[in-house]
Amino acid sequence: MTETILQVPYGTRDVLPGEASARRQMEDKICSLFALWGYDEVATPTFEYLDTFAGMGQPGAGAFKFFDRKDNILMLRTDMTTPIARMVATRMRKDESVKRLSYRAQLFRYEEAQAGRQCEFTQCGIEMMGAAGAAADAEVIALAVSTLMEAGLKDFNITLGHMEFINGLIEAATLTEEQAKDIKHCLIRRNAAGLENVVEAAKIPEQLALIFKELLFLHGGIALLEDMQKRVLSRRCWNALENLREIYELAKAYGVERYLSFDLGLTRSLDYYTGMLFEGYAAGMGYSLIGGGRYDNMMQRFGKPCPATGFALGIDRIALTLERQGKQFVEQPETLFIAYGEGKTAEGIRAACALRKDGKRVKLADRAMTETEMQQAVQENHYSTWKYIG
Ligand SMILES: N[C@@H](Cc1c[nH]c[nH+]1)C(=O)O
Repeated sequence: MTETILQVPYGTRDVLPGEASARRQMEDKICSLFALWGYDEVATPTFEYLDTFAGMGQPGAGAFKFFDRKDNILMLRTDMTTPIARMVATRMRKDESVKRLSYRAQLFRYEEAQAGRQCEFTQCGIEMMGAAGAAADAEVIALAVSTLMEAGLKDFNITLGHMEFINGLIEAATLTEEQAKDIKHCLIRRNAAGLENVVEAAKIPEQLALIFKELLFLHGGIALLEDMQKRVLSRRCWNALENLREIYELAKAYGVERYLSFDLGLTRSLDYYTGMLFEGYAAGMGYSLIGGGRYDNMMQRFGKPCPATGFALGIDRIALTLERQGKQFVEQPETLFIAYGEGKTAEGIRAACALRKDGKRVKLADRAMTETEMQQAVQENHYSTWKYIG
């Protein structure tokens, strides 16, 4: 026997009975919530041409790539936002209305696997395409909060940032493309020392340099936006802060503001964001459970320029968080066990069929058995109810 025959590939895992159905139920609840908010479910292929993902700075080294018979390079999708943008720009090209779309999908990224980060993972998410204003972003954020609540999480926080704030600072400091890239890299890795080095080397005017150095620590409530509006001189940065304020005001109408705070140094490793962006964290968990934002430039790559905003949440991470927060994340459904004695197999089958028709979950014995054997099976399998046809 070869060594790998009994193993699953690196970064993947089996989901066993109980957990698989509990996950499915959670996904169903989340998808029903998306439907309630007017989002229509869509599906795209599990793999795409590499070209579809290229050019957005993705997929980088993280994609599983392979060839078709014509030597085209394909890749397992690393993200759902890009395929949905492709789909809308091609299959829904003529439709100018605002689109609200939702999905649940398996995604694949070559990652250093650890708890909550696997190479194959499940996302549920939504994309709103064709809406440019703060109201669309507020809806997306409010739905993100509702989704985390629907999933059963209580103690969580959503941090909001804005790409235009960061890009505005970079523009005001007249940084080279390379320097801008280095700064964003440090922000993604939350590397304050590295950021300071880049800023020192770039010879940025003092007042601006100070904001860059503070960027990773600019956390706070709504007052932070007002403070920063007084400090920044760039119109672009000021507008970004104003946009965040507007989104926050609308989020209040949804009653979700207590879950929101600001992190003006927030960036995401997906580099298509152009406006507000956000991540959601639960207490004690070191990674984001949900993330998203505005990406107004993506659709134009597919020939149909249009503003867009959305988010996705990681089902595996949510499941792990619930488990760590002490919630039982394994479903144990009520099951009726039907056993039958010698010569009573057909009767057993008929009884099981009738009960299933009434919506009962029934496990039927796989052979005739004595009552004592049935008692043993009941104990071993923890059946809550049983019936013997003797
Ligand atoms: N696709 C992003 C989430 C997102 C959806 N829309 C915008 N952003 C992710 O995988 O994190």
